[in-house]
Amino acid sequence: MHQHILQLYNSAKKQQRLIIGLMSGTSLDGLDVALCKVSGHGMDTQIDVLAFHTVDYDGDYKQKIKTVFSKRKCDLELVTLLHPWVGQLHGKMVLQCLAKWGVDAAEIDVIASHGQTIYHCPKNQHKQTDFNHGTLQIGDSDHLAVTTGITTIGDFRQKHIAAGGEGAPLAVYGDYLFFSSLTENRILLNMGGIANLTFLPQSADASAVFSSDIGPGNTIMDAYVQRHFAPLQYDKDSLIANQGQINQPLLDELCQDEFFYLDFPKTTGPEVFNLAYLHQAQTITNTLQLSHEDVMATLNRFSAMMIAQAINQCSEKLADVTVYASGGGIHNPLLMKHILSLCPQLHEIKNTHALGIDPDAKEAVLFAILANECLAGGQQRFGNQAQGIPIITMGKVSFAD
Ligand SMILES: Nc1ncnc2c1ncn2[C@@H]1O[C@H](COP(=O)(O)OP(=O)(O)OP(=O)(O)O)[C@@H](O)[C@H]1O
Ligand SMILES: CC(=O)N[C@H]1[C@@H]2OC[C@@H](O2)[C@@H](O)[C@@H]1O[C@H](C)C(=O)O
Repeated sequence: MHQHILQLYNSAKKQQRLIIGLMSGTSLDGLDVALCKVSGHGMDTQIDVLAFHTVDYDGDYKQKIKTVFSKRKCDLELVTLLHPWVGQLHGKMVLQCLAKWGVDAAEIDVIASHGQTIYHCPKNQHKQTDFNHGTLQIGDSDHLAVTTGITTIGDFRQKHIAAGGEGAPLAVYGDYLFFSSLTENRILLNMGGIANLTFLPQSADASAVFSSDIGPGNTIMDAYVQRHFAPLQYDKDSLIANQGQINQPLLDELCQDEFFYLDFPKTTGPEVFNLAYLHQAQTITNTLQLSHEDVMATLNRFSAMMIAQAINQCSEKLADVTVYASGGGIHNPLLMKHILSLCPQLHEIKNTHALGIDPDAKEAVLFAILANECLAGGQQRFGNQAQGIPIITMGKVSFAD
């Protein structure tokens, strides 16, 4: 047997494994690195997040990625160069974190790497009859594995598409295995660049679970701040939006995209919800002269309305539901206030701290759970084909040499 297969086999047999979950999302703010002690698998998965850190991206990284990020047309040579470059950089960032935490790379069983999505195009978006859904993550795992010396499991999304899904959201797998409850209906709401949710019925009945992207979380607000308030990267603590007034015609127009009229499950990205989308809505409503603060107030309300609409849609037939939020949007007080005011059935919006997971670390932890299933799971497999959640094992294994 190859020594790498033997090492994987031994990791799979362990009572507890150390898995580093990595997520680099659509916000391009940094690489989320979660050091997780994982035991069990399936519904018996136990996670202890031993350390978490976001390694901020510098201006150079952001500039390089933005050259190709969510662009229909871009320099293919640059994409080819970025694929290994991002993998190596993520590897170096993992090593930085390990040094900071005083953890030896040899102690880590595997890295679970999401990579960097540079383009996502479900059928509802590309509308080309010859093609299925598509999604592309760069930052190849071979480069992480060689850079760190740690076996790396990556490229999780292709299997989802191959088996009938849209390549996202994948959070539902970890949400079901780790956050299902027999005592309450739960909505796990993540508000990153794009917002998404998972509905977990109190019964934990897999056939009633569903998950979907909702629309923009922070993505258009971030892009607008970066364009008009540079060097600010986002509307910290809603300071800008709080100074503006909501413009109703613009808000109404922003809510008109066909995506919002599609049933769950559906996925989207900054390929659709971007500054061009805003500009078109401002042109149609003759609001191009609005102050930047008014635009930000309107964008904030827009994200909140679509998020609240999705929560209300999930919960309309339920006596009770508890929402657990995660992602950077929880730090935007105006967004949170709007969502709560638009969901009259909710008394509060909790965050995943209440369930034992740091809300900023949640997506990175999710990939650690997916890698754990790839390695040690397989006995109790979760899915709900009717809801676009195929029963699959995700991830490709890269060895260090
Ligand atoms: N103090 C704050 N005030 C307002 N917004 C904040 C604050 N802190 C973080 N954010 C928002 O959270 C964003 C980062 O969120 P997160 O890291 O969850 O996104 P992501 O993982 O890249 O996105 P996705 O889940 O779509 O892939 C920032 O770009 C910003 O918009
Ligand atoms: C293609 C892609 O990277 N999609 C991301 C993005 O960011 C949020 C939302 O859109 C979600 O569908 C997904 O990420 C999370 C981790 C997911 O798959 O659950």
